[in-house]
Amino acid sequence: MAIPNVRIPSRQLYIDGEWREPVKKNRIPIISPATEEIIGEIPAATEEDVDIAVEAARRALARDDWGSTTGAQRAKYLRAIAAKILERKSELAKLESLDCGKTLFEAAWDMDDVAASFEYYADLAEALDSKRKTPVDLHLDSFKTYVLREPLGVVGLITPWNYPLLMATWKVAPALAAGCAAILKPSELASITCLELGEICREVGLPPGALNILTGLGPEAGAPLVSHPHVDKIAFTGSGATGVKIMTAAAQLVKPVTLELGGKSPIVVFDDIDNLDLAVEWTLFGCFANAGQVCSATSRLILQESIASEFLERLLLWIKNIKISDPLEEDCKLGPIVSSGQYEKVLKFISKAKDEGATILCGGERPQHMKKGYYVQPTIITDVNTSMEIWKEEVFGPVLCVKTFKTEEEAIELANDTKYGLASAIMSKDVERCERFTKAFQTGIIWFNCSQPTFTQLPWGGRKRSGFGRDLGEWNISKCFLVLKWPQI
Ligand SMILES: NC(=O)C1=CN([C@@H]2O[C@H](COP(=O)(O)OP(=O)(O)OC[C@H]3O[C@@H](n4cnc5c(N)ncnc54)[C@H](O)[C@@H]3O)[C@@H](O)[C@H]2O)C=CC1
Ligand SMILES: C[N+](C)(C)CCCC(=O)O
Ligand code: NA
Repeated sequence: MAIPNVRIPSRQLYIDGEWREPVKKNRIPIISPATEEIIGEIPAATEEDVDIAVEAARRALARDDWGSTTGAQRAKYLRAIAAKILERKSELAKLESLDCGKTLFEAAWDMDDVAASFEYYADLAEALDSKRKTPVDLHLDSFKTYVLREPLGVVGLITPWNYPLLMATWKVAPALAAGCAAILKPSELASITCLELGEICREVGLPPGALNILTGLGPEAGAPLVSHPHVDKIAFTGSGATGVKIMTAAAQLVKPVTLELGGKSPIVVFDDIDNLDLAVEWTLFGCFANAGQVCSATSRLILQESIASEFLERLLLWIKNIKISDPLEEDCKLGPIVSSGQYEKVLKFISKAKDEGATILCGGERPQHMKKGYYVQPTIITDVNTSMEIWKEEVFGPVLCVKTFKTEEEAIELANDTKYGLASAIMSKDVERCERFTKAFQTGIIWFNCSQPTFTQLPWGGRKRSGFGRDLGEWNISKCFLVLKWPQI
């Protein structure tokens, strides 16, 4: 087994530019998903700490060193953060891999994406300065008017464990770019790198209170943030059930929320593809990357009947090449599931599918050679019908379910047969058909002949029960004020 040569820093909550012990002094153990051992601990914030952090954030907005900055000044901080991330890239990647079990290769990739996101939002912060005050010509002598773009205020950012630092960055970077003060509540299952972001902010001299990081449990640290009267907006990525709780609590204060709630995304493969192996590779990547713990995972394979048996045969051949090992080991392709709870949940989905009459074509168990850790074999399930749980519910593990179709209409119906609407993919060489699917797919993200590529410049978010609002791209975090002048008085 690989021995990680990395020390897990012991941190407190990051509040008002300082490390601060939680008021109740509670801590949560960090459990390695690869070894099931306790490898450290994180501070556990409660309502009392949320109050202190919200105060610090409000003070930051009221102070000139944050509240009166230009976008160009904020961009300097964002670029300095990006540089530090790259400087510490290999260490941060190891920490992330230790914490959530993703392969070291994927973790390093994520750190590049993190740095690139901070750089991108630095560009947008600079561009914001010329857009801050936009005159609107009313073609009238009497009225003069302009529209102001201002930061929203204090924003609460609640994020999941599957891409710990990247999902935090998708929300932190635009919030800071817009000039908001932010409170980040990462997942209790993977908070190490988010706490290191606090250290990086301290090192680059980000003004105190501009970003506060409260680790802790959802109901104890996340819920008080949502129902705090001085938090102006909540941006959330995570499960549908928690999303509903957050929206319900926020509604009591008429507080805006954006929700990114995962999905059960389809990948539709037509028989006209020339390169079967490439399609197989995208199918595997689309469902098994990050051990399937991806909100946009294309976990429903919808396969044209005429190529079904050949395609499945190739899938089975390729799947043998997926190396399952400690995620820090070189060439590891599939690491463990994040936690024992999530591991049990994935195995339960598989056994329920069996009970309901589906066939486990491959996998379905823990790999024999892994004695410890929350590992699940890459699993393909066939003989699925649309009333089965495995077809309907998000597994968040390495589990692909398969259905076949004859006609394009049938494929569309199966693709949209879900309450979710985050992403979808189509594999076909017929360009016109692909275009037809852009209209047919009821999702926020559509991939042609690939699955999962994501770019910071492009909006990311869902339709239907996958939520609303968009991460990435031009943020929706600043708000407009209208100023209308009547000059003669
Ligand atoms: N869409 C996505 O990217 C993700 C989806 N999931 C799905 O969610 C399932 C459960 O995973 P969890 O880690 O329990 O997800 P979760 O949705 O409960 O956790 C996400 C974040 O919300 C916080 N949270 C939990 N309860 C809260 C509350 N009442 N108020 C405010 N914040 C709260 C958590 O502490 C964490 O920071 C997974 O099995 C998976 O299906 C999980 C993670 C990411
Ligand atoms: C597209 N990807 C894989 C980089 C990130 C997906 C985000 C998510 O799972 O919430
Ligand atoms: Na962890």
